Amino acid sequence: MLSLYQVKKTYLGGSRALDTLDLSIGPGEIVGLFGENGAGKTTLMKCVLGLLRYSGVITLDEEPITPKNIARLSFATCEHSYFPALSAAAHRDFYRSMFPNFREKRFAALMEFFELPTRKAIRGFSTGQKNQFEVILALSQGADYILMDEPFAGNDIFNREDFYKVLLGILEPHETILLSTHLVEEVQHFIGRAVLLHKGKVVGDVTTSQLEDEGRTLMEYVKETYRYQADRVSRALDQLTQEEE
Ligand SMILES: Nc1ncnc2c1ncn2[C@@H]1O[C@H](COP(=O)(O)OP(=O)(O)OP(=O)(O)O)[C@@H](O)[C@H]1O
Repeated sequence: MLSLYQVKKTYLGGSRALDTLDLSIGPGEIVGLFGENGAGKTTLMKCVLGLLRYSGVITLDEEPITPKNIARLSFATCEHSYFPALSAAAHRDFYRSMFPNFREKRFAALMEFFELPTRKAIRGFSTGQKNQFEVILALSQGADYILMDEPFAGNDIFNREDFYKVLLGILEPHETILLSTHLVEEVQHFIGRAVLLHKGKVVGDVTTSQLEDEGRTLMEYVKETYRYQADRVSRALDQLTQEEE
């Protein structure tokens, strides 16, 4: 169980990114993390990984996250964490030596699925291929809590949809995914739970089976939770044109 209790993060300069946030994610859950730009999704993940200082408590199976258990977490980030000058094969060798649970077969299968070259330096990959490789590493590390922050920015729709299907097929029951994305509709059949952030707080938390029982789509839930105003664009346009007159 990954647990965050009363987590607060304020960046230098006064911006409050996480505000007394409580969240627990159990083994085997596939959780979508949603929220507007600046809601705190990336900050939450970076606090979990110990990449940022925060106040409050974050634990993994009730233990603090330290170098002893950090390998149970992996991170696929659009900021990228691979070594640009190294090839995929060199990464595989490095990960194999660093992570005792490295999933060699999964690495090879995903490399094949995305048709990525093994011997080429990653810096020579396209943007989409770099993202794919980032995700492959996070899934192959042997972690049981896999954090993904907008992993497919720049990937085409076919690659993304196929990937979610493959992922559902390969994940083992204890593997947990926390996936931050703006592509609500695209991931609704992949996730089992949706957590909605707003200004650093959890403002919505629902399982997809709850939504099914209520006959609501994930998008409807998201819009209701954020009290989405469908006429927002037209009102903004009205205001702008009035200003010009
Ligand atoms: N390095 C930083 N220094 C100062 N403020 C920051 C920094 N990184 C993020 N912030 C601020 O913290 C808040 C949360 O940002 P964060 O990147 O976590 O949001 P997000 O939900 O991931 O957004 P997006 O969907 O745009 O990626 C925002 O107000 C942002 O401006």
